[in-house]
Amino acid sequence: MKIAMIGGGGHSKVIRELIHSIKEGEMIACLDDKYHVFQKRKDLICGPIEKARYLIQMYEGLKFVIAIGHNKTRKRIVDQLQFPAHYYAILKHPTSWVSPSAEIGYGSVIMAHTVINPDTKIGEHTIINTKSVVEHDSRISQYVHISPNATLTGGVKIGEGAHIGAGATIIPGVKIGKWAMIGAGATVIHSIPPDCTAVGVPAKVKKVHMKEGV
Ligand SMILES: CC(=O)SCCNC(=O)CCNC(=O)[C@H](O)C(C)(C)COP(=O)(O)OP(=O)(O)OC[C@H]1O[C@@H](n2cnc3c(N)ncnc32)[C@H](O)[C@@H]1OP(=O)(O)O
Repeated sequence: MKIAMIGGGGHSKVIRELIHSIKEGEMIACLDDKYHVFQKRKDLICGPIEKARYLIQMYEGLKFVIAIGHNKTRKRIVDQLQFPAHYYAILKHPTSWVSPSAEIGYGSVIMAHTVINPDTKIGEHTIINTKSVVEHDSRISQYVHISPNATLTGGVKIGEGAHIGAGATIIPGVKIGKWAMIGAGATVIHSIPPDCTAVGVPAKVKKVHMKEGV
């Protein structure tokens, strides 16, 4: 599978190694607006994001992945490109465990040493980051980021664009609102409303976001 990565920052380094770890994965391009010229550098094509359509003409069956950790930026690029959902790859690291009954949306990435248990649903363009756990019957929407070592216990619901900080724990049945930010190390024992930041043990709302988010 030929893959073009969009985004050339820190998160993209991990995605690049993930692509290399997949037997059928072949990374052919990295698009980022920091590249002003469309050119071949060593074994990789680099160029601005606007060249994505041109790449599709060059490589039949090419898949994309948005390799950017910031949820609103991933959404902005997906909205801008207007590609059909199946143009995006679903990437799973070979050391991850994904239940056969779990559903994963296009554009989502499942990093090393994660566990995704039965009857979970994960939306599009979501990141399940290193060593995190998504327990049975959980529902994770699109553009979510589950940071390294976070634990979602059974039947948890995560709204669109929410970011669960590193090492956070969410107890069974709790709901996290759209575009909420859960601080690193938080323990969430009550549902959290949309568009706010919640921190601590137990997690409490610390900030309510303005329209443009954090
Ligand atoms: C591979 C990767 O890197 S993936 C990315 C993983 N990223 C993360 O896990 C990031 C998690 N981010 C955090 O925890 C951040 O501290 C946030 C988002 C919760 C808050 O950030 P900001 O909005 O900038 O808030 P700020 O730093 O101003 O802190 C606001 C208050 O919350 C407190 N606070 C911030 N983070 C936490 C936290 N994780 N736990 C407890 N309290 C916290 C601060 O002490 C401060 O308290 P005060 O008002 O009493 O002084």
